[in-house]
Amino acid sequence: MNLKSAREEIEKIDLEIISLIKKREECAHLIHNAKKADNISVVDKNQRETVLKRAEEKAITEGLNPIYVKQIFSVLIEMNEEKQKSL
Ligand SMILES: O=C(O)C(=O)C[C@]1(C(=O)O)C=C[C@@H](O)C=C1
Repeated sequence: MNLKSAREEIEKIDLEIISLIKKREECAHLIHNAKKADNISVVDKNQRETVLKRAEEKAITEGLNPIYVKQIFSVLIEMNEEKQKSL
């Protein structure tokens, strides 16, 4: 694979990642509604830890650097919390 087609492949993957981030953020609406009904706060430290631990374990299984993967997921969680707070 030459540089141009490798970059095209990366572009395709990047666009897929953005679609998945969008899909994840859309769950904020569902979670927000469920939490509102039960009067639960947006930030849930235990669930944060569960999500980060799951991401870390999967990263290790996949041979990825778990530190970077956890950083990515911290940002995704933050985005979701921001979204929920804005609803
Ligand atoms: O599971 C929840 O309660 C969510 O609100 C989702 C989510 C996440 O993005 O995974 C976001 C905020 C919470 O602090 C924990 C987890």
